[in-house]
Parts: sequence; C-alpha cells; structure tokens
Amino acid sequence: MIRIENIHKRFGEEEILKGISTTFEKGKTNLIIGQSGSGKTVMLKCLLGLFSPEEGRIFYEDKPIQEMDEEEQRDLREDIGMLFQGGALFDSMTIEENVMFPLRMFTNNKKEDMLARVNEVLSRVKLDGVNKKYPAEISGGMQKRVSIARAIVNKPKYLFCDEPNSGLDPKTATVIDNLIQEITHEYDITTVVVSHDMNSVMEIGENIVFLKNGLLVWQGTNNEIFKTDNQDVTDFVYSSDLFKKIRVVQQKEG
Ligand SMILES: Nc1ncnc2c1ncn2[C@@H]1O[C@H](COP(=O)(O)OP(=O)(O)OP(=O)(O)O)[C@@H](O)[C@H]1O
Repeated sequence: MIRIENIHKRFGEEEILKGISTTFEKGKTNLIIGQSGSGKTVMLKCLLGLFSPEEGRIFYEDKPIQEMDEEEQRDLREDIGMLFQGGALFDSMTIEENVMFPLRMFTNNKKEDMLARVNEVLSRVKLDGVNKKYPAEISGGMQKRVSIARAIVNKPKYLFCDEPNSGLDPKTATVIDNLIQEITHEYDITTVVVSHDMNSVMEIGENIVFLKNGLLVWQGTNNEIFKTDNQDVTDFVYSSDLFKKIRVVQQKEG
C-alpha cells in the first residue's frame, strides 16, 4: 500500500502538484490518468523518490520515504519493479540477460538459481524458450512481456508502469494490460500505472486517480468513471468519438 498525504511539487514559480492525497492499495491496478501536462509523470517521480515534494509525505506501508535511512531506501528500491515506456530493454543483451539483470544488481544468488527464476517469470509471461534471442528478434508485444518478466523477477511489492501500452496495437495492448492485472492479483502487488489510454481505463481501472492541472479532481473505478457527472472526467473520457457514441447509447438505455 502506498499513501500520499498532501504533496506539493513546484518548479520555480510554477506549482505542478497542488496538494494531492490518495491511497494506492495492495493487490490492485491503480491508474493515474489525465490530460497531457496534468502532472502524472511528476507524481510518479515523486512516488519513486526521484523528485522531493516541498510539502507532504509519501508512505510505503506506514513508513514515509522522507524518513527512510539509506538502508531502508535501498530495501525499498529492491521492492520496486519498473515497466518503462517503450520497454527499455538492453539491445545488446539476450532476453535471458535482460531479465536476469535486476537479480545480478540486487542479489548474490547463484547463477543456476537466477536462471531458474528467469525461466519461471519468462514462462509466466508465456515466453518459454526465447532466452537466447535478442530484443530486435522478437515482436513489440513480446518485448513488452519480457519487460514485465524483468520487472517482476525480483518479486517486487510495488510495480510502476509508465504508459505500458505505448506503441502497441489495441489487441496486443489489451493482452499487456490483462497480464499486468493478473500479475498484480497473483502476487498481491501494489501496481501504479500512468496512462492516457481509455482502453486501459476500461480493462484494468480498479482504482483510477484523475489529475487536472496538478489537482486530484476525481477518484473511482472503471465502472464508476462512465457514470460520473464530473465535467472534467467526462470531457476526458468522451473525447473520442467512439466513447461519445457509447454514451449516447447508454443514455438512451437509461
Ligand atoms: N524537471 C522539470 N522541471 C520543470 N518543469 C517540469 C519538470 N518536469 C515536469 N515539469 C512540468 O510539469 C508539468 C506536468 O508535467 P508531467 O510530465 O507530469 O505531465 P504529464 O501529465 O505526465 O503529461 P504527459 O501525459 O504529456 O506525459 C508540465 O508543465 C511540465 O513542463
């Protein structure tokens, strides 16, 4: 569980996050959504400790990151899996080496144990047998699955995903969304996904935080987001023609 208590983040004169409080629960896919420039990435970077908010606190379980000593911060880093936009695999490493990388960084495990774990997570993302291939030799969707395998190889308690679907076709994007959600439930991870994508909102939005101009203006589930009358949210949700048409049908059906 991650709890955010009234965080403010400024750059010079400009206040980007204007007092955000919320909770991201364990075992749920938590989404941060909002228009471009609303502060999603800045919020993600605050959660990761890459930016320090001027005010407010961020709790991992019941410990604020601001009060963690170096050892606690290192432990926290080990507990975090990251799925970067675009996948961010190392091109010159094989799939096996890519997935093993966090284990080499953070553990002193024996090579055979690391390999067993790599095979376990590759199998979990349905990529058995690709170990010796290079990223350029597999499809974009498969690369994303390798990135997911790498993000979970060290059994993280927290998983952060930055636009996990960018560059994927809608069908593959849905496969990736569902995989993220399944893994979140299976391993009881606190997952936070930054997204623009309405399909992701529909598929996996178990707890959605909607930001506008650095403020949290709405929070709820994927079922609730289609029923809300909050104008900011409906402008965002129904910005595509498809969703506008769905809304008209829904309203006709009462
Ligand atoms: N390091 C920085 N220094 C100064 N301003 C920054 C910095 N990082 C972000 N900002 C500003 O903060 C605001 C919010 O940016 P942020 O990247 O969080 O938006 P976003 O919601 O993630 O947008 P997008 O969906 O386009 O990625 C923007 O006005 C941006 O220019």
